[in-house]
Amino acid sequence: MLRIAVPNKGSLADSAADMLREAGYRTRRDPKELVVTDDAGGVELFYLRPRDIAVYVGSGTIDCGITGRDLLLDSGSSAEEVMALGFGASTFRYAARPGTATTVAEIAGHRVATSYPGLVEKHLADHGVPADVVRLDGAVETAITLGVADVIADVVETGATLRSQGLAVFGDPILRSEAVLIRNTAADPSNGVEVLRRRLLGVVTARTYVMLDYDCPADLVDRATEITPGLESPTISPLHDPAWVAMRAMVPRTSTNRVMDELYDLGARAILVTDIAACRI
Ligand SMILES: Nc1ncnc2c1ncn2[C@@H]1O[C@H](COP(=O)(O)OP(=O)(O)OP(=O)(O)O)[C@@H](O)[C@H]1O
Ligand SMILES: O=P(O)(O)OC[C@H]1O[C@H](OP(=O)(O)OP(=O)(O)O)[C@H](O)[C@@H]1O
Ligand SMILES: [Mg+2]
Repeated sequence: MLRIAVPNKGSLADSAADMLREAGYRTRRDPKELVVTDDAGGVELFYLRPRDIAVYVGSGTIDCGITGRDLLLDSGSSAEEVMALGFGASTFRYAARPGTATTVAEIAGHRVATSYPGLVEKHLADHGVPADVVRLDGAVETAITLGVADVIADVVETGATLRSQGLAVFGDPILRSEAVLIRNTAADPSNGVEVLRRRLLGVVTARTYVMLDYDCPADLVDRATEITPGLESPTISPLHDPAWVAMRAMVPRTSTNRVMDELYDLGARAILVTDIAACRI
């Protein structure tokens, strides 16, 4: 049975549970449940702290898991990223009071507070910047106000927390993170992780694309195909009126309205959009 580590709380927990549920797995109903066995799905879910997930997966006691890319890299675990899951997006950045530093090089000699010391020490070393890293568990923005650090390195999503403390980001992002599926590199490939990957990819794709159906004048099929190439190629079906055909293609959700406008301008009509509930690509 495939052993999967799932975030038990924090920013990634709800979305990870939603995704596993959409992928057809049984998830916990009660937050007090720590392990859930899904016999039909052939998996055992272990609810763990997101920070610990890469450690368990790297050690091989658990085959794979869902965590943040930043947490994976911070842990130094040998677990590898299998795929990005399209939620929990954030950047990992340096920030300080305006006037403290504007580049990574200017961090030299300062104290940097973070709850991701592995990530930050490596980044500073890669850039040849000598600085003291102060390891804190959370609320690192306050470290500057309280005088234990001059610079922080932390997760930034909206930037509201930084602004509330009078801090501003500087330098390039250390990392762009999102939730990822990770696996133990030595795990037996026949243990079901490929089925999990395909199911999760199905959820990501179903969320990323919509299905577009429309009627198209038969002499405009080539031009319509350029607008909606689909994944392989659009489906074209005959209509009773030989001057028209029905066309069907998957379209990235974010370009739905632009594509509909282009098709309408071309002469397509009866343009319909539907959500994709699930898919295997
Ligand atoms: N606004 C956010 N705050 C914190 N982490 C976020 C945010 N948005 C996305 N994430 C991602 O969530 C993961 C951190 O989750 P984790 O549960 O460890 O911390 P948390 O959400 O801050 O929870 P807590 O601090 O309450 O334990 C990281 O991968 C991080 O990039
Ligand atoms: O850019 P924003 O949208 O403001 O989000 C980022 C903030 O949210 C998280 O803190 P959290 O609330 O989890 O508290 P913590 O620092 O104690 O973990 C994170 O550590 C940042 O402080
Ligand atoms: Mg937090």
